[in-house]
Amino acid sequence: MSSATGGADQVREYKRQAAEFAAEMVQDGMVVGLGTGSTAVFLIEALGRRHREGLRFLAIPTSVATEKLAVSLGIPMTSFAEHERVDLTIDGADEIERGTLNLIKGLGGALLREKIVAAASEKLVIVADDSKLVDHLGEHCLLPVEVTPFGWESTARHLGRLGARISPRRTPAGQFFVSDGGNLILDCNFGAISSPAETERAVRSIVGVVDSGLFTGLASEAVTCGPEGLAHLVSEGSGDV
Ligand SMILES: O=C[C@H](O)[C@H](O)[C@H](O)COP(=O)(O)O
Repeated sequence: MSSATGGADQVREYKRQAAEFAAEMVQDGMVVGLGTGSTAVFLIEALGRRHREGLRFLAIPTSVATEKLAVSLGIPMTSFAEHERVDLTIDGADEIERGTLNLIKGLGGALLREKIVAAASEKLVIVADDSKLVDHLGEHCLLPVEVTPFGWESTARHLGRLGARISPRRTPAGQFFVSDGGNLILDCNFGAISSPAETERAVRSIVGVVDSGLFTGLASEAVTCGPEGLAHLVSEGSGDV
């Protein structure tokens, strides 16, 4: 096995451990938001096992891919037509700001549904390997912004005026990437973001922007895993565990 593969396997293992720890937070009778991405897959598999062992809960998925996997594992689904609030959402993230637990999400393109579910949740818990922890969002990762297909070039120019370099996301075949909501994603390079809430407000105020992958003030806890083992973090304002 090459060391690169060994490293990737190790990161997968960290993701699995973080997700399985968080899966234990689900209790009987809860409505649970199911996140999207490679870490969330471990969560959904763990919850599938817990459901088979008798845990009773209903799930709201944050993407078509998550819904397909959860249904295939027998997890019962519900929707916002039936439930106004979600008790607990567990989801991955691309970057997690140390202390605040502000996030960048959406590298997999699921940011809009993820944000709708997160905003309706009593509690949002993030699961990730600990390489996702950063001092400033945007240090390593581009900010995905979901925009309407109509007029996206104009929307991109407005985003550019906020100081970002913009690339429309494409599939490996060179087509525009289309989100589950039928929108386009513009990957925006803002560099390190000094005030995530301000940037989120400025980005969302542009006509044509549906939403951004900046999640500020939404996550209350994060479970991370790395060489030092598991860490259970609580956002500033709630105190450390
Ligand atoms: O659009 C994708 C989602 O925001 C994911 O939760 C995020 O990209 C993290 O994914 P992963 O667990 O695969 O790193």
